[in-house]
Amino acid sequence: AFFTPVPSTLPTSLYSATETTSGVQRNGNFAKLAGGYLFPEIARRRNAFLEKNPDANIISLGIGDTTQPIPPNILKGLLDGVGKLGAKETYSGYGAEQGMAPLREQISKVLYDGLISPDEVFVSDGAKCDIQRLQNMFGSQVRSAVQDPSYPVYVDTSVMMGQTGELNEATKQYDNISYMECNAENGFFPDLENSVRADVVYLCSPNNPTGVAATKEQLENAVRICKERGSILVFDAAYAPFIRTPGVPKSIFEIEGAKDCAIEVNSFSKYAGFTGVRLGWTVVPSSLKFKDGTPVKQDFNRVMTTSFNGASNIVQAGGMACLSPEGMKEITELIDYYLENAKILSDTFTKMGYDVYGGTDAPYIFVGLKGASSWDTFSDILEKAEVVTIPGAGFGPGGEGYLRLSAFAPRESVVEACERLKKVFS
Ligand SMILES: Cc1ncc(COP(=O)(O)O)c(CN[C@@H](CCC[C@H](N)C(=O)O)C(=O)O)c1O
Repeated sequence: AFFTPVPSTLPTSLYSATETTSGVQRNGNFAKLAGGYLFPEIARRRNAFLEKNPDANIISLGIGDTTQPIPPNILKGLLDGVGKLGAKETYSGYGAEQGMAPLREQISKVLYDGLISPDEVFVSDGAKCDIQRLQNMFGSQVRSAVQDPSYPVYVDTSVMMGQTGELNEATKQYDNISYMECNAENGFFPDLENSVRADVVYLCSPNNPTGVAATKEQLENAVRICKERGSILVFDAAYAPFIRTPGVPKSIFEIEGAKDCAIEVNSFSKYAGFTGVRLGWTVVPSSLKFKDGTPVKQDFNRVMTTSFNGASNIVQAGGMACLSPEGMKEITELIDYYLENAKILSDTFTKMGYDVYGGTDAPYIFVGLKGASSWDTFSDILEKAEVVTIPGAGFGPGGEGYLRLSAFAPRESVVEACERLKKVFS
């Protein structure tokens, strides 16, 4: 036998098992999580509406999921990756957990212009997945700081890792997380100088949900403060290729000194149509060290080699095609398509007299609701216009009073949604 069976003489009460439960103690951190993860909740409400109104013609401006097909050169890369598996000479099995060397080199060269080296690039199955892996590496004894509102994964994984106390029902904030306010008054970028010190600071730019991209000066300030405080900055650049405003940094490593305090997570999801294909990467600079002097890269490498078997070889072939000159051109065309959608949405709400943020360097616009509740507005729009959006409050208490609309729907759906919204709101 592979294991020593539990001696039948042991009292079953030791395991306090019953007919309907196991005898295993639940991880108490999961009990702290308030409700379900945001995006399945949005899908649940959409499906519940559809069940009640089976003839509804719902348009989704909610979950930021790409809708345009993968362009020919990138698709050919994926197909070539599949083809290679069919011949003995080109077949490959388990690859390096850090990613294929040619892809790590191309990411370093094409996307970072050599600012970081290939051995600092860890290829993965996506930015969301790497955020959890980074949390596994940081463990439970760190204090995290997040922008408020922000992509919910930073907070939820901090809770799951046991870094936090309970959710404060009054403030909707977890104890031991620093919520750094982002609002219209501060240009949706936190006042780090006056925020409580945290060990790990999560910044996302271009930002989800606000769609606002941080300026070089704001990021220089963030790097300076993190270095002074000995904090590690986790910079989520999943939307960087959407940046069109000159001078706005696409990577934190464009900032002097960032290699001594920052990690960058990134992804092919949003601009290569890879949300379902699954390909991302994380840059951990060799110079970044924990308090005891251990290179952070050493521990992240341990997480990757122990808990991940590498991104799919097929998908990594697709990644190589993305980074070819033809692939980069196709990506630019996809991004231009989505940014045009964002402009149509932004103009529509501006003409209706709303304050609109984001949308020029990101595929999200963030609409100020003039004091209206974001969940009520979400429900109102779903009921009256059959359009799915995402309430700002879903991204944290700081998002209350705002609504996020994503620009990923097909053009004709975006135009149709705007016509419906004009009827509902004007
Ligand atoms: C700031 C940021 N970082 C990472 C990701 C996910 O990247 P990945 O695809 O894992 O490489 C996202 C994707 N967010 C979208 C998709 C959400 C719904 C998806 N099921 C999810 O949970 O990520 C959204 O906010 O609508 C993001 O905004």
